[in-house]
Amino acid sequence: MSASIPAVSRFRSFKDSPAIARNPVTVLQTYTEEFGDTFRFYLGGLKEAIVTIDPAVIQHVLKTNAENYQKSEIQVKRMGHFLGKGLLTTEGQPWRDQRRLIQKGFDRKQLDALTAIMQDSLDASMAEFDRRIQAGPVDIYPQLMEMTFAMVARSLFGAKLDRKDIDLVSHTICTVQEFIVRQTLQPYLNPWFAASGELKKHEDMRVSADNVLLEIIKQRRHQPPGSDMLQSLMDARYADGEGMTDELVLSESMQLLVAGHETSSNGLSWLLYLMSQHPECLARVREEFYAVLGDNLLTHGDVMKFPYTSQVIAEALRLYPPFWMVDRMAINEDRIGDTVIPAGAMVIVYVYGAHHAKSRWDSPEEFRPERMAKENDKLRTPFTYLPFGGGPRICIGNQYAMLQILMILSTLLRRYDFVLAPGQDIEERAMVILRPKNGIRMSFKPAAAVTREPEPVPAGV
Ligand code: HEM
Repeated sequence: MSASIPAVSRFRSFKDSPAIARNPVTVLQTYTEEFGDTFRFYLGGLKEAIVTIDPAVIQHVLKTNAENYQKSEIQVKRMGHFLGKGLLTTEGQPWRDQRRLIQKGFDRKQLDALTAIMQDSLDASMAEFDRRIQAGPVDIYPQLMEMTFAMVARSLFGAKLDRKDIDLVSHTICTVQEFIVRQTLQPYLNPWFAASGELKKHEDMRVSADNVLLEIIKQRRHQPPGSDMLQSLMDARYADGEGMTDELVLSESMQLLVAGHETSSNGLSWLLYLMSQHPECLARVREEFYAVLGDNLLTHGDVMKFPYTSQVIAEALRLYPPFWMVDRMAINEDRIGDTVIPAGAMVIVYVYGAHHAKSRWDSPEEFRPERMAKENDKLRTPFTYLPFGGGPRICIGNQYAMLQILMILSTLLRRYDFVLAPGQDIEERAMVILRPKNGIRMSFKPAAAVTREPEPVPAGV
């Protein structure tokens, strides 16, 4: 491996591996402080990985020479086994063709059309949420995950998608994803997974979920067109005029569900947590929603009308980036200044580290939405802030995610006030996504009681 990059010894990497399994971010932060912006360490004491928060290296890997860097083994091999070929698991020309086709599902016209479906889904979820919060504090993480999953699923397959089908697909994705993480972190168990029937059990689950969605796709071929993403996937054409097969539409939809199901909910959970700790910020965001929307629902056309709220969301995604890292594998040896990346090297773009770097951010641990004001964008070094990744494989769902976050936030804030339930340890745990380790429990009560309380009558009147 490259001698130009400082290394954490194999012994220390091995010694730290239980701590890394518990929460990689804590250990990687220490390494970054000790070894600098780019360093090497050994995953589980075995597999060498290059970790970087250096914006020049990140830009080179994700953008300038992106052709030389493939997605990692976990995405291509393990996820590919369960999810088939699709945007997350393909490379080169097949990926470019698919990206062009799927992009249409996220263009402005399509997002305008999706707003109604998203709102219907949100209304149904809010009715359920309303019922649950009556019983006392709730962990917002699973609540928001249910809300955002139903929204993405209905955006894909239409407003009429059955609750029971949504639950089946959601349960399958969560279970299979956890299994993939176990396969990756404990590769020595793979022969046992195969022999014990664990692997087959998860494959069967996937087949059941596939069959439900495939049936919907097949039926749609004979039905009037819908305004959902499924329609746009089915209508999209390659250069030769052909469209996607039903099976490809299925695996692309499944991959969109996987990529979109835990990300916005995660961002929203941390956002609500931060606002519960900063009441002045919460009040300002709520004021902005009332000023722009009054009591109206938010549509896609409104997304740009919330400058302060957008800063708050951006700052929450800086402190708690759902994708805390993005990994790649170098195809050929590469050089970025003095840094040599050997062929076959695993490169971890350490997004969390970049977002918390003292050399790039003033008081990086502090929540300061103002730093995300538009005028500061130009002053920031490129590739120091990358919650949605960067380069050609930048998140395809980022506009959708912003719409979804704003819709849910505007509804929640105008309906409720909320406080963090006492006696909790709010901790982050970096798995595939940066989750709240012990959840985030909050109590909700109608906002009217807080924001529209009558002014106290002055004494003597
Ligand atoms: C706050 C919410 C979200 C965040 C922070 C986020 C973040 C990211 C990041 C960092 C990547 C790049 C991964 C890489 O380069 O390896 C990515 C890719 C992707 N995201 Fe998102 N995402 C979010 C929401 C969504 C949603 C809602 C969807 C779909 C409905 C989605 C679909 C995708 C897809 C399909 C890719 C792969 C793109 C490709 O390889 O061409 N994301 N996302």
